[in-house]
Amino acid sequence: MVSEQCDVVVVGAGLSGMCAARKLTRRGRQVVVLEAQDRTGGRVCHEEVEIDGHHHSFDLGAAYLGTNQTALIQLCTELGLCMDFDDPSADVIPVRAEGEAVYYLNGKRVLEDPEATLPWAAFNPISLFGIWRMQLRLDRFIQVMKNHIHDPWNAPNAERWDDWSVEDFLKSDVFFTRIDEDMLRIGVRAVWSVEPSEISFLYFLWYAASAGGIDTLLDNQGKDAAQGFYFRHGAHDVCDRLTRELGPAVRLGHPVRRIEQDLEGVTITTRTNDRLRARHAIVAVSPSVSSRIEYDPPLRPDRTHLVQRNPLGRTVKCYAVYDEPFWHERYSGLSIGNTTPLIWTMDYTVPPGPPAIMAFVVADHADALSGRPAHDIERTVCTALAETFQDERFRSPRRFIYKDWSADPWAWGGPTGVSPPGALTAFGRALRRPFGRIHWAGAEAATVWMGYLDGAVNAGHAAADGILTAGP
Ligand SMILES: Cc1cc2nc3c(=O)[nH]c(=O)nc-3n(C[C@H](O)[C@H](O)[C@H](O)COP(=O)(O)OP(=O)(O)OC[C@H]3O[C@@H](n4cnc5c(N)ncnc54)[C@H](O)[C@@H]3O)c2cc1C
Ligand SMILES: [Mg+2]
Repeated sequence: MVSEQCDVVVVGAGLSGMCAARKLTRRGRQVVVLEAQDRTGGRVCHEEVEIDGHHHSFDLGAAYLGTNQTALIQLCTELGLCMDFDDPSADVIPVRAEGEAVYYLNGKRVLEDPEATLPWAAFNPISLFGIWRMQLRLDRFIQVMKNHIHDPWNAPNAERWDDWSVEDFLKSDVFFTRIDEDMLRIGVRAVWSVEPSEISFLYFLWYAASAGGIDTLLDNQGKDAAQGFYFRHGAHDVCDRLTRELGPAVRLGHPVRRIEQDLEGVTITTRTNDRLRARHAIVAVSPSVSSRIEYDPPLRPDRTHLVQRNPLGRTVKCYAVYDEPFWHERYSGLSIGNTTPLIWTMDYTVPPGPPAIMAFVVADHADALSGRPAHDIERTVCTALAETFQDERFRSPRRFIYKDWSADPWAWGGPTGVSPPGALTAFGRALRRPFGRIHWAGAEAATVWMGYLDGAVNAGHAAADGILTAGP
C-alpha cells in the first residue's frame, strides 16, 4: 500500500541529493529524501574525537576545495558560511604552505623549498624538462576536451583515447626521464585512487577538462588548486546545514530497494517496505551504487552496462594526531611519492585543534591494507610517515583515525566512480540521460568538476532543473 504522495522522491542524502531537494523545495515542490544510512552526507563524513576534553572533527571523506568551484562556494555562502578566501577568520583555511615539501620518488627524497619561483624547481633540469613537456602535451589534449565537456564521446580521437588506459598512453610515447611518467602515475593514483592501467585516457582528459585543467586538479597549494583550502568546521558542516534546512523532508534509515514507474509517476519501495508515490524520482548516488536498486521496467541496456563499468577507487584516508607540530620545524607536511604506501600527505592542523597530518593510502596499496586490524594500519602508515619525513617521532601518534572507503556498504569505495577503457564512448551517454521519470544526480553525473563536491552540487541542480522543465 502506498503510504505517502509527493512531487519528487530523492534517493540519497549526500551533497548532490540534498542540493537537488533544496532547489526543488525552493520552487514549491514537495520533496522527500530517502537516505539509507542513519546520517546524511554520504561521501562527506567525519569522526568526532575527544582530545584533552575538547571535541575535534576530522573529515574522513571529502575535505578540500578551491576558489574556482563556484557552485559549491555559492551554496556555502547561501548557507551562511564565510567564503572569503583572503580572510583569515573565514570558514575556509588555506592548506599549510610554509616549510619544505617532500617528493619521495623511487626511493629518493627530493625536497622543495616553498619560496621556489618555479614549480618542481627541486628537480634536475632534465627531469624538469620532461615534466614540462608532459604537461604541455596533456594540456593540448585537455584543450580539445574542453569543447566536449557535455559530449566527450564526440571529441576527435575519442575512440582511440578511450581504448587506452593512462598506462597505455605512457607506453605510447618515448619520454625523457622516468620522473615525468612516475609523476603522472602518482597524479592518477592521488586523484582517482586507481592504478593508471585501470582508467581510460579519454576519461582522464575529460575529467581534467571538467576541472579546468591538469594543474588545478593536481595542485595542493595555490588558490585555484582543487586541494588549496579546507573547511574550518569540516566539509560535513555544509551537509549539516543542508540537512537542517530540509528538515523533516529527509528520512534517515530508508534504503530504497525498488523503483517502479508508469506513465503518471513512480512508486518507490524501501527495504522496510514503505511505499511512496511521486511524479518523479532523482537517484543521487554513484552509478555503480545505483545498480543495487531494482528498476521496473528495467533500465535501458546502455545504463545497465554503464553501471557495471564505473567502479569507485580504493581509498584509506588517515589522520595521525600528535602532541606537537614537530614537522613544522622544517616541513609543510605536504609529501607525494611512490616509495611507501602513502601516495600523498598534508598538514591538517586546525587551530585551536591538535597538530595532525592527513595521509592517503590508495589503489593497490589500499587493497593491501583493506580488512587488516586497526593497529596494523596505524603501524604501516606511521612507519611510512617516519620514513618520508625522516623523523622517528611520527611513529607514535597520540591518536590515529582512519576510514577504509572500500568497506563502506553505501559508498563501495571513493573518491569517485572511474571509467575503465572503452566504457565512456560505449555507455557514457547514460551517465545523465533521464530514464523516463527517473533522473540521475550524484557527482559522477556532473560535467563541471565531476567527481568533486562542486560536481555533486552541479549535478543535483541539473537533475532538479530537468524535473522543473519536464512538466507534470
Ligand atoms: C576519501 C574521500 C576524499 C574525497 N576528497 C574530496 C575533496 O577533498 N574534495 C572534493 O571536492 N571531493 C572529494 N571527494 C569526493 C566527494 O566526496 C564526492 O564527490 C561527493 O561527496 C559525492 O556526493 P554525492 O551526493 O554525489 O554522493 P554520495 O555522497 O555518495 O551520496 C549518496 C548517498 O546515497 C545514499 N544511498 C546509497 N544507496 C542508497 C539507496 N539505495 N537508498 C537510499 N540511500 C542510498 C548513501 O548512503 C549516501 O548518503 C572525496 C571522496 C572520498 C571518499
Ligand atoms: Mg547525494
